[in-house]
Amino acid sequence: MSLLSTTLAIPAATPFPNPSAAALTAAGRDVPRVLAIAGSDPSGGAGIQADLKSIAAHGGYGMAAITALTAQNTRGVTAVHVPPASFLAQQLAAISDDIHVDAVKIGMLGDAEVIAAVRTWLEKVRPAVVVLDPVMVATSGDRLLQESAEAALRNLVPLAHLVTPNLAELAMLLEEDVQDTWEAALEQGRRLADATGTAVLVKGGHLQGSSCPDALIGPAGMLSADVVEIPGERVATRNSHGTGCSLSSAMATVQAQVGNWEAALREVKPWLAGALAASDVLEVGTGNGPVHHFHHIRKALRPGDFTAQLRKDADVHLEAIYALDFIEGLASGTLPENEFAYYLAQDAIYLNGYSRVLARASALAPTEAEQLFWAGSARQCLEVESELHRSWLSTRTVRPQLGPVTKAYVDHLTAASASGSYAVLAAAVLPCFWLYADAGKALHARFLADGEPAGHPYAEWLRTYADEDFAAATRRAIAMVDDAARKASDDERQAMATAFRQSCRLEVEFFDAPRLHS
Ligand SMILES: Nc1ncnc2c1ncn2[C@@H]1O[C@H](COP(=O)(O)OP(=O)(O)O)[C@@H](O)[C@H]1O
Ligand SMILES: Cc1ncc(COP(=O)(O)O)c(N)n1
Repeated sequence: MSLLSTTLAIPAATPFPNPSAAALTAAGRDVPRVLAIAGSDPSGGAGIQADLKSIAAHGGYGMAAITALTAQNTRGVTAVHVPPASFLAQQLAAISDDIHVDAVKIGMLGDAEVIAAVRTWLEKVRPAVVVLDPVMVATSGDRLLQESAEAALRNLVPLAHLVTPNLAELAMLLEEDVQDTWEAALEQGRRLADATGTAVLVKGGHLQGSSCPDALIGPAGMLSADVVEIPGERVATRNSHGTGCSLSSAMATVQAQVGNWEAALREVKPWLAGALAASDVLEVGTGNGPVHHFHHIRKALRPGDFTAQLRKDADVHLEAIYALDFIEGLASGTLPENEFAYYLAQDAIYLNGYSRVLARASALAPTEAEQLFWAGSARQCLEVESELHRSWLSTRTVRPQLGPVTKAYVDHLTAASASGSYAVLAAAVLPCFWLYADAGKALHARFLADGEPAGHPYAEWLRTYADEDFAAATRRAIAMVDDAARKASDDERQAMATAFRQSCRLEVEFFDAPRLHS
């Protein structure tokens, strides 16, 4: 039988009805309407279930006309039920009578009547993108196509623009022996493309060895080269259930978007490798499990999650602060006066630098409310600084020299402000609010619990610590950092956490500096 005799001229692309600028990309549809004509796998890893996930994972609108029902799981197929082909024809008609189909993916067809119904529909509708995955047997080895229907499937190939056989299916389509070398498989792919006028995606999934290449072979002149090979490493997993279904649906979807088979495969192959690599997290079944179609989608951060993690990171530093001689001396009143004076002088210097950095946060802030918050805080720092000089430092003799820890802390904050990232800067300035507010609250509570002892040398200072306005400002700063983290990329979130932890360490050192440097 000649395959060429059944070759039909398929237009490369058909115009879209009522194209709107928003719906079209340079090459095709932004959200293509993709129809999977395939069997159902109730365990969700292959068949239309995999097709719909794969279409959605690539930004398409998925539809499914079911050819057959299977009873299967990751271990195998226990039953197949093929409804009357006339009912499939009704499903297909219902779709195309109403909906423009941008791309079609064809999977399990079951028997010759089903193939005939699909053929009739394709000849009538002529979708612009048709990908045929010539499903014969499941990964488990169970048949999904009657042997008697193989000839009908062969004759369907010319109606597709791309056919995606694995090594066994490639051999069946040519009525040849199954090849086990890549070179021989590529030669078979070339023969199939030449005989059918259909592009062939030869898949290396069933090869031995550590590499897992795929290749596109087009009829003469269709691709940029005779063979476009996309190399790939084999992912060490037995979770390959549904890889062929997922690949072919993804190819149909991306082709409808970009209009270029090579570009589509370059996009889809790494995605599929990622889906195989991430498959273990699914823990579905005890056999050949499914792939993780949505592995590339970042889980949204819930409000409060990021700063809750920061808070956990900060706990160890807060404990370190409570354990310092400086804090114990301040609380009990035994802190040497020269250490307290050093602390005040460094605080004044620090606040001046901190104010400049907060002003930068205001300049970078994404909303006016945040801009106002940071600008107000910057102003308040300068007011506190001048108050320190007026009341606390005017009566003390202390050298107003920049200490090493103060310098390190201000340098760190200035570097964060130079990063250009509002989120990173906001995270870097947060410990000065958060740890200071917490440490101050604890010191104040202890002072009250001790009965506000008369003659305590630092009583007046300790009383300044229970400021509710500062606690409220701290809560707002935490909320702003959390909000910024939710909008940030993974890398930026990491940089935020790093900057935050460094500021926490410097908070500890700042409270310990009077002991070391006064
Ligand atoms: N272990 C693996 N590592 C990486 N890619 C794989 C692996 N197994 C299959 N693939 C890829 O999955 C797709 C399906 O390939 P294959 O297993 O040959 O077909 P089928 O699923 O139809 O039997 C191909 O793109 C192939 O390269
Ligand atoms: C309904 C249905 N369609 C197709 C396959 C083949 O998928 P795979 O060979 O990737 O397991 C399957 N197992 N079930």
